[in-house]
Amino acid sequence: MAEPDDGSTTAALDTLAALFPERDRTDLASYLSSSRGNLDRAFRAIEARQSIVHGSNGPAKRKRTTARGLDAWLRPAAGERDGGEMLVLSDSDDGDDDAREGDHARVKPRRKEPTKSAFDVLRSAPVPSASSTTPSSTTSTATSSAPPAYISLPPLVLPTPALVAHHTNGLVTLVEDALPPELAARLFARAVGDSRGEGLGGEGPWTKNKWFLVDREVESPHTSCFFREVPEKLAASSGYDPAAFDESAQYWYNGAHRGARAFTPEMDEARQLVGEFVRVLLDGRQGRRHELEWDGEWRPNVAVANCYRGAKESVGFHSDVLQYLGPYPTIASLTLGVTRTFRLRPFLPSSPSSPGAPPREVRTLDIPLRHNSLLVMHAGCQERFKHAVPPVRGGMDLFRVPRAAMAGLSEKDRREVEGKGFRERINLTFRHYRPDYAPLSSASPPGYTGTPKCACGVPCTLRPDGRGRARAARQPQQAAAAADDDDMMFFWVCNAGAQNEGRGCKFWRELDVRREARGRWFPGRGAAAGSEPGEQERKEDGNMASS
Ligand SMILES: O=C(O)CCC(=O)C(=O)O
Ligand SMILES: [Fe+2]
Repeated sequence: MAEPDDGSTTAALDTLAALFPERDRTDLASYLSSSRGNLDRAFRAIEARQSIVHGSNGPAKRKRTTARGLDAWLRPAAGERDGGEMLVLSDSDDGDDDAREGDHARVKPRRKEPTKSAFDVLRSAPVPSASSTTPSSTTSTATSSAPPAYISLPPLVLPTPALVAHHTNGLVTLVEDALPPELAARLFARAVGDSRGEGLGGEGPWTKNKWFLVDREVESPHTSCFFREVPEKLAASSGYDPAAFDESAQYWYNGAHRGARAFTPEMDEARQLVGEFVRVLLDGRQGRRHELEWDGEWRPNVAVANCYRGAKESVGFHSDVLQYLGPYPTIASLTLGVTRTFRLRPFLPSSPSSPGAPPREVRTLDIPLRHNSLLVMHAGCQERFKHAVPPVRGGMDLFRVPRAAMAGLSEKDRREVEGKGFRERINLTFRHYRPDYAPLSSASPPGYTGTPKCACGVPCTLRPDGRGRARAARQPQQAAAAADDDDMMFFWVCNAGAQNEGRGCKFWRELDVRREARGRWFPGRGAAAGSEPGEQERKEDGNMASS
């Protein structure tokens, strides 16, 4: 019997198709279905060429607990536990792959079986050549006789907040039904209009990002636009000077002059709620803050808005530019409209963690993002993962504004959306531009160095040493461990090539927060909120002694 697909079936089928390319997909789907969606079991059945036996047990069920918006997180009802959803399996004694690991309540233990699983097979697969990019294969970044740097595991679909938190080790928080439904609907309808150039401000449509990859011009297969707080309205306590803020907002993408728009009234409403929520989340992470992270108040003073119109529009793997966000940023990403998959892939280590140690396991994580969900990428997410929104293969459901949201809409807004199926997904990624990573301006505090410029005379971009290459070169015995601890190195690098037909210089300099007067040493700290020196800073001081 066909089971409804929440995305995990497709992912499991893709894995089986990669493992058994000679088999028909319908055939594989039958194995998967008769294995109650259990990839491991389906794999063993196919491998043993078992015939399909339809069991009497029902498929695993996911049971949703109450919907949780930002408000519910901020003010949880008495007795409610955080975590949103819980996995509950049916009468089967098999957990599915998602449910097996971790602390999800009411998951029965899995029966141990000595036979080889799909994962065992993948682990023991022969090492392909260094150039291999085949998914689900063991990969080496050195010669084929060297131990592999990492093992690529099959993708995992994470449909619930609890699974997202668990499998990202707390680096990502997912909140469903985040905004009041009426605000989400209004924001969606206006943003779709805005993206088409039909906004009230009379500005043009959102556009595609363009940049050079080596010497070839490429463009992103979706449109975007940049929104920011009006510089003059920046609160004095933000520590940001309006001229520097304005300049950083003009060059938000790969050094290109793209201009910025002021937040629309409904974006402003949303960002107030998102800001309040993220600040509460950050307060709860006190023991986990990074030394180089912004320790003042997180204010979403800018947002990148993305529109994916239809199944083919997408964004490729990248991590967000740190130039004005600084290291270890927090980014809050709001989804409106069509459900799309947000894909996370860890930075691939350039070498094994230490000589003789087993290769690291690398797994792609797929998070389906529904209308009105908020995904918070915490400090460390940009440094450890790349992210993408892949194109949709096969059919894509249109989005209809939920009936519950209609009641709160104005007559005009209701006419815009009623009875309509939308192909758009709108994404707003709220970010905090830091005053201690702002461009230099005449109002910058004395001693502050601003954004370094390379030999081409262009402001540099800031990159993490995500693959641990620089660290491996410096401390070979520790190799790629940088991804696991707080000692990530950051570099200012030439960004000119992205806009200059690939012609850049070789500028490359390690970030040195003390010399550059950032963080603890930022002279404008008095103006910025959260400036009291504390434990965090004393630690930072000690750590920076060598720099
Ligand atoms: O659309 C999304 O969810 C991701 C957008 C994104 O990665 C970005 O704006 O940098
Ligand atoms: Fe991004």
